[in-house]
Amino acid sequence: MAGRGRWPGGCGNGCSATRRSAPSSGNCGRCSSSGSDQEVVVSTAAVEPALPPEVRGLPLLGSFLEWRKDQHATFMRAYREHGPIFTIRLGPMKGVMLIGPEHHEFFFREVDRKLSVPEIYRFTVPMFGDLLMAATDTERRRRHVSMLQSAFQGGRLAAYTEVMAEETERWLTGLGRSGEFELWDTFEPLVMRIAAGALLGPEIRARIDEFRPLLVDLARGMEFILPPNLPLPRFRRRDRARRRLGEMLRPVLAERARAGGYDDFLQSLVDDAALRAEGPDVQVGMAMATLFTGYLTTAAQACWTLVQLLQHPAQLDAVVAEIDADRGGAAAGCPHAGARLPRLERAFKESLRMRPVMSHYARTTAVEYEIGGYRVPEGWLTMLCPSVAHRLPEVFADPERYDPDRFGPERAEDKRNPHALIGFSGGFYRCPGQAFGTNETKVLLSGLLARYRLDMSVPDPRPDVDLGVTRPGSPCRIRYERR
Ligand code: HEM
Repeated sequence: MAGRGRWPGGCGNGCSATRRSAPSSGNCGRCSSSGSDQEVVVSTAAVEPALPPEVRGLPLLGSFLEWRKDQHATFMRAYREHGPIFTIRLGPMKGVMLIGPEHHEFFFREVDRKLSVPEIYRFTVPMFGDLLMAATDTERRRRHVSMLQSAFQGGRLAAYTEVMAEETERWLTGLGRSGEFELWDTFEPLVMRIAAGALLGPEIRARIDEFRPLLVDLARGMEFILPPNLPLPRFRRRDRARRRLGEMLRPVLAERARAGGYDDFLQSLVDDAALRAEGPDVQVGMAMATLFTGYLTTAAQACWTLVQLLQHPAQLDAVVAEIDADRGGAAAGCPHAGARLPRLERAFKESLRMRPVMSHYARTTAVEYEIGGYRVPEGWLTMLCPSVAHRLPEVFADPERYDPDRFGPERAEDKRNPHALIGFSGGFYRCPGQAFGTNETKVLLSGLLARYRLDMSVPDPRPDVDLGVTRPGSPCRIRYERR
């Protein structure tokens, strides 16, 4: 494959070694040639590996503008030109991209060792505080993450699924016999209502009309490059939103601590002794961070799942037939919905493969390391790109083809390598809401498809990345008619 183990051209004296530190004699340090007819003596000094080949880009900006326009195309082109390990600059950030399951394994294994997490998540501190992935103390960060992982386990998913079904049903009831809706503008608030109702409970769900615009202001204040305290209107709105969300949640947390009586995500934040000792601001931040991360990703992935099904009528028919046979099951809020509707789940996985909502995952390189014959310096980013890795033909057969059956029991292409499908990331910092997001998409889409015949106003909606996730952009109107 292009780029694998390639070394740069050497000193120009016919030597193929890398020229890192220029020796005083004017040659590359691996040979003693001065370009004359002198005898060549090969030095025994160890030669450091080269840096990974670099994607050509603009001065200072690198590939940033191209990436903003089409993230997947930028990384795919770089992969085709340079192979599975390449250097890329995205504005002020420079790093190495690693493509393929064996590199994913390295990335997940080396987190909190050679690779470091909190620097990358620093942008979340003005939104939620110094906590979770952004917490600089490793023990505290891992404790927060473990707490989240356990808050989604156990029998809770069944109760969450009931909320998903109730909210979906309420939405469907208002749709009438026929009509049309804008996909993102409809799924985004619906997914927010589900997340608020299931995770934060009835107190916040009842105030969703106040709650939602505040979370949107937080999202719009997300900033990766500018200093977060500049006097910009959107930063002021972000800070005000954070304050008001705190004012909304703190009395609910206090009442929950006093009276208890719930078994949901918010209650697990209240009941966790170590978190309680950190104070209500940390509990509020954890609640907001989880809801925020979970609702945008799920809304975007559910949109792609529907879009791709509508683009592939044969697969859609098979999924609808499965839903019809299961009526009264998942669509009605059956607690076992997660284990049912395998065809719909495969369609979800195929969208996770072809249309992962996160463009890349990044960590800071804490300790210089070598990989594939290259050297990655301390301070660089180390990144994975799911959308490119999910299109390697040696991992997924005929990868450009939409083919949910690749996840069926006979082929199980995602099971051949534990790090093949990474739409929910992996390792210790994998997504804690995987089962929740998968179930939610299934409940929402099965309810909709059980009741309506659908078609889409555009054949292929263009991706939009304005909210930090890749989602089908507007316009993408869905016309519906009662079946
Ligand atoms: C289809 C839906 C979803 C997708 C595709 C998704 C994807 C991801 C990915 C890729 C990461 C890791 C990012 C990284 O490694 O840097 C992540 C982290 C996270 N996700 Fe999800 N997610 C989804 C749904 C959810 C839901 C429903 C929740 C919660 C209700 C949630 C909560 C989180 C949180 C809190 C993190 C940060 C993890 C941590 O702090 O350890 N996600 N998600």
